[in-house]
Amino acid sequence: MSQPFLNLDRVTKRFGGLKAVGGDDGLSLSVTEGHLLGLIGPNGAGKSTTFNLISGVLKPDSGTIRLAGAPLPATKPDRIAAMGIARAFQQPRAFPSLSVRENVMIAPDNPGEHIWAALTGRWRETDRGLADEAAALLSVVGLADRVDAPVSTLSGGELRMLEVARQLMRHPRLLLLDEPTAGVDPKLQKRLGALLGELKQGGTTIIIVEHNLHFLLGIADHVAVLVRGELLAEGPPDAIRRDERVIAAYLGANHAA
Ligand SMILES: Nc1ncnc2c1ncn2[C@@H]1O[C@H](COP(=O)(O)OP(=O)(O)OP(=O)(O)O)[C@@H](O)[C@H]1O
Repeated sequence: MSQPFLNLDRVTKRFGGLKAVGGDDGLSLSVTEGHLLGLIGPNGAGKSTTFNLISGVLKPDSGTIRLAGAPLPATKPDRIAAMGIARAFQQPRAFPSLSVRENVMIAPDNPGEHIWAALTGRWRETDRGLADEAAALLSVVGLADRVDAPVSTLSGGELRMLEVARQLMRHPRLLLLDEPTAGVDPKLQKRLGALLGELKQGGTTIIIVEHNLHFLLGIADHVAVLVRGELLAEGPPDAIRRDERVIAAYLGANHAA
């Protein structure tokens, strides 16, 4: 059996004494390389906090998070990003006046010179490879016909797909997706599902927080159910669908599953 690529070992996080992640023993969770983990649970379950801990926005009160065996440096988002972890936010941090393609070209950890080039319109001939890669990624996420459009003209669903393309431009080893299907039409959702399958085949590890259970349970290898910061259940999608505790605590209210 392959070793876990990402491992949370007895991780806890509290806000003002209130437990957000991890019970008495902390939250322990693993993801295998090239697998897709679905993180689900009711509002306030601790899903976003877990993402914030993995991406280094928050520091665990206790416990360790490891990537390929190496402990992640807490509250060092830039260093964690450089280790190959990319997070696609619900609201992309895009430049509205730049084109869709340029926003992908200046993906977060590209050198500042690319941002300068985009803002002044002075891309160099040598940036062509970057432009071609951005266009290819945009085609993959279903935005081929929006490549040269200003970002301000995109719909909410298209913005989500742009954010996915922006993060993929960084060739992450671990991709965190925060509710990627919200506001995305069924055609683009289908494309996203196929893309995630291809990324996994290429070895990318993916964690998705998603309320759209029909989508998530169709693509996940493994599902973890959080309730009040604790792991209620984990397992393959079929086992999660049938788990009486999960149905009572969460799925009962989500008939889409
Ligand atoms: N910065 C913060 N300060 C104080 N409390 C917080 C903070 N962030 C989260 N919490 C609390 O931690 C708990 C877990 O919140 P979190 O946002 O992680 O849940 P979630 O599962 O992502 O919920 P949702 O599905 O609504 O996004 C909640 O009780 C929330 O109110």
